[in-house]
Amino acid sequence: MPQPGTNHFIELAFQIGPDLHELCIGLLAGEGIDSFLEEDHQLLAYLPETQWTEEKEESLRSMLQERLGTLPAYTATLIADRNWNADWEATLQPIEISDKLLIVQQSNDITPKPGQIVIQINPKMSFGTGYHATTRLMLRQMEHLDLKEKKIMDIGTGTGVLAIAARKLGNNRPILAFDNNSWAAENAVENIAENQADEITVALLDAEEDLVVNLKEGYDLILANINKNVIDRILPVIRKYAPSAPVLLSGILVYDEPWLNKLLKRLGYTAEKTIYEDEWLSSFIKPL
Ligand SMILES: C[S@@+](CC[C@H](N)C(=O)[O-])C[C@H]1O[C@@H](n2cnc3c(N)ncnc32)[C@H](O)[C@@H]1O
Repeated sequence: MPQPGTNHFIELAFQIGPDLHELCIGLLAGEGIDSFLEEDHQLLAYLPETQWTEEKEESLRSMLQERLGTLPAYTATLIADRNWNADWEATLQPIEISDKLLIVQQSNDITPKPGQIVIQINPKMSFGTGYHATTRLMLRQMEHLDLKEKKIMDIGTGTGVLAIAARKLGNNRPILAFDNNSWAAENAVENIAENQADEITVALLDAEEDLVVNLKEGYDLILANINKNVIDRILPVIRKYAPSAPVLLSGILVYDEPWLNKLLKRLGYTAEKTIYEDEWLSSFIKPL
């Protein structure tokens, strides 16, 4: 039995079929859970053991009951970090984001298409493998942006995949990539080194506490693939302290597009390009 500690995780195994996976991922993401594994007959969700309290469980139960109309059967199991890594790494396959971008992990035997940019991600419990639609949407949007001279902030960097992609897609300015999860920050550092992507500063910061001071350094583009609740709280701060910076958003369910449109209108942004995959959207927004 693993000992309680900072790098252990709780695995929540929800007994639901694939038709409910995207919706549940969205609902759980709204509660701050960011790591998922989809299996045929269940959805696995992971959160740091330190965050698993009676109050957290109660709030998840009532939210699922309310939004789904019924509480799916689930189990909660304490998982030691090393077991998790082995399981995770064994399951990952290369992910073709587009003709231009391919995400692989170390053990993959790959043949990229001519001209395809390869990003190597060896995840450790952190989000951003390319296995989630929101990561793919962000990357596909980034391919069409002029990234070259932009000073970029990557909020909720996960594996560091977006910051690495920005560098490989031609960005040539320092990037600040941060996450409030220490595993993600550590993993981003490793992936950035593996991809020889230089001048990316990785920090352990919380977007809801540390944004103002960092935004004051002046950014030209903000990447934020997080979740509805965090975006709701940080976008007003971004608008105030980086008033001319466009923002590339994801982590938002298509059902929440009306909410997003209202927020953008209130803050004075226009959605320049919104793309969709499964039940997720990514919106590239610009200040009016
Ligand atoms: C949906 S994942 C995105 C990861 C990666 N950027 C991608 O596009 O695949 C969201 C990330 O945001 C982080 N996160 C959530 N809330 C945050 C907060 N308040 N401040 C900083 N990071 C946060 C999570 O730990 C997670 O790594």
